[in-house]
Amino acid sequence: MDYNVIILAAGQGKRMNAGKNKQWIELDGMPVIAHTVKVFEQDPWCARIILVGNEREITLLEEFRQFYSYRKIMKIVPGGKERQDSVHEGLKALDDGDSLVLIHDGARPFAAEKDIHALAEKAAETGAAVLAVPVKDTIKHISEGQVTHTMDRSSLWAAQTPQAFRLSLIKKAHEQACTEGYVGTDDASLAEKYNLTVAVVEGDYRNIKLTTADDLLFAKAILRERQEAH
Ligand SMILES: Nc1ccn([C@@H]2O[C@H](COP(=O)(O)OP(=O)(O)OP(=O)(O)O)[C@@H](O)[C@H]2O)c(=O)n1
Ligand SMILES: C[C@](O)(CO)[C@H](O)COP(=O)(O)O
Repeated sequence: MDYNVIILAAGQGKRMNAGKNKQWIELDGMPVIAHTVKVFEQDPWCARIILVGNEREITLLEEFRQFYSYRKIMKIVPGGKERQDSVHEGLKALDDGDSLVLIHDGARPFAAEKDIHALAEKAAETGAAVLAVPVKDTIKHISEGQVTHTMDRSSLWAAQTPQAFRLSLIKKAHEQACTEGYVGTDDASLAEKYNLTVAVVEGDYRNIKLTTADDLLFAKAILRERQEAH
C-alpha cells in the first residue's frame, strides 16, 4: 500500500499562546513538527510528504528539512488563512487522481503507524475514511447559558487526523466548497457535505492535537511512556 500525506503547519497557534506557531515548541529537544514528520518518514507505506507552512516560515521549514535530513518532503508550499485553505493548497501540489492522500495536522505528533495503516486500507476500499475515538464525557447541548438537552453519547465520536481519501474525490470536494464558500472544521466534513460516504476507523486517545498549553502536559507524559517502553 502506498500513500502521500499533506502535513499542515500553517496555523498560528493562537490558543496555545506560546508567542510563536506551536509547531516550533520543543518536546524532547525536537520541534513538534519534527515529531509529526518523523512518523511519516519512518512509515514504509508513505511515499511523499507535502508540507504546508506559513508564508513567512517557508525558509525556516526548508532549513528544518535539511537539518533533519527528511527525504520524503517533496514540496513545501505556503498555506492559507484557514486550515481548509491550507489543505486546498496542499492538494494542488498532487495530481495523481487515483492515488490515496492522507491529510494530517502538524500539531498531532503521536499518530500510531498501525492506525495509519488501518485508515489507509479502509480508504483504499471505500474512498474516504477518518480516525476517530468515542467521546468519553457526557455532552450537553447549551443555549444562552442553559442546558437544552443531553446528547446521546453512543453515537458521538471525536474526529482526529490523519483522514484519508482518494485524491480525485477530496480535490473535487475542496474545489466545490471553495466555490460555494463552505467551511468545515475537517476534510471529511466536506466529503460528507457532497454526499460521499466516510468510513470510520477507531483510533487512539493518545493521538491528541496540541491545541492549548495543558495538552503539552499530556504530550510530555506520552513521550515519557515511550521512553520507558524502550
Ligand atoms: N490556516 C491554517 C490553520 C491551521 N493549520 C494547521 O492545521 C492544524 C490544526 O489546526 P489548529 O490546531 O487549529 O492550529 P492553529 O490554527 O495553529 O491554532 P489556533 O486555532 O489556536 O490558532 C495545525 O497543525 C495548524 O498548523 C494550517 O495549516 N493553516
Ligand atoms: C481536523 C481536526 O483536527 C479534527 O479533529 C480538527 O477539526 C481541527 O480543528 P481546529 O478547529 O483547527 O482546532
